[in-house]
Amino acid sequence: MSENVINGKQIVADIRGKLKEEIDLLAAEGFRPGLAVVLVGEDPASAVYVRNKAKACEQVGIYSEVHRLPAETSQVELLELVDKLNRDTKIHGILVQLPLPKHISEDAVIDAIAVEKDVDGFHPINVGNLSIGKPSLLPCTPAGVIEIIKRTGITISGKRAVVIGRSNIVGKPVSMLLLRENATVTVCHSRTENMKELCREADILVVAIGKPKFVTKEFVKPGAVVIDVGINRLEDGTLAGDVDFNDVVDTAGPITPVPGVVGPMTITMLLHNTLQAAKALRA
Ligand SMILES: Nc1nc2c(c(=O)[nH]1)N[C@@H](CN(C=O)c1ccc(C(=O)N[C@@H](CCC(=O)O)C(=O)O)cc1)CN2
Repeated sequence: MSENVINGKQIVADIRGKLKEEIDLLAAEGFRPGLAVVLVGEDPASAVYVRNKAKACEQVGIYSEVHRLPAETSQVELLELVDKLNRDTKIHGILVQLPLPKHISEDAVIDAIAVEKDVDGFHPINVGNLSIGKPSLLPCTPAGVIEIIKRTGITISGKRAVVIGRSNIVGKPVSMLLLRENATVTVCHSRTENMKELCREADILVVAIGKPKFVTKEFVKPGAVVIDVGINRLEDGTLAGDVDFNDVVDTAGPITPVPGVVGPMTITMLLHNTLQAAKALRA
């Protein structure tokens, strides 16, 4: 493995170790953070992510419960469960795994989660607070991306950052967070002209476009930090990021492989958010 390949295992172990220490202290005082995860339907990838979230909670001492509902669950039934969890005092964080079946409005469900328990950071009030720089629960993948970049040792302030992708879950919030860190941010998307040229100016390149191996070395300034948020399952069953890792690795500076870094960091930031939410609700 080249030296510039970011070691996700080490970062995740470090952060989870610190979370566990803090959670153990709270537990000694008789207080335990609690997370409820809701999974509707049988999407196999979502089932894996939910299982991993429950395992990660156990690892750091967070109480967790998983609500597995059939795909035919109605929106009303799901909203009733969210309402119950909003009022449950042993639950400090609520996460409804996305995507939801087509007949359920994701917006309606996200809007129904209590803002202070929205550990996904997807509620419009948390999104609004992020965009105006007020403290809020931050979306897990974008917060994880910023943490990974900081741990490379580079200073984000003043750097040119390019984000490929403008989704509500990753592209937009990661751009806001980079801006908050005083980067000069450009957001590229499917209609962007001269994308390669723009990307080649980036000191930090974050890729979340959902197209396997889209970014090749022609997009990358030598030495740039490259963070790959894509998780694409190929026909042969293997996973690939949005970055053509083998093509880019010798040009980039610190670079994230897929799998192994951004995904596990997403879950780690969920643990972090659950602890933050629990402390705020306890105060
Ligand atoms: N309510 C939410 N739904 C979804 C989110 C989210 O943040 N909140 N993000 C994604 C899925 N996701 C978290 O839920 C997620 C995706 C991937 C991983 C991960 O650890 N990936 C591994 C590879 C795992 C595999 O073998 O498939 C890796 O990258 O190393 C964690 C979480 C959409 N839905």
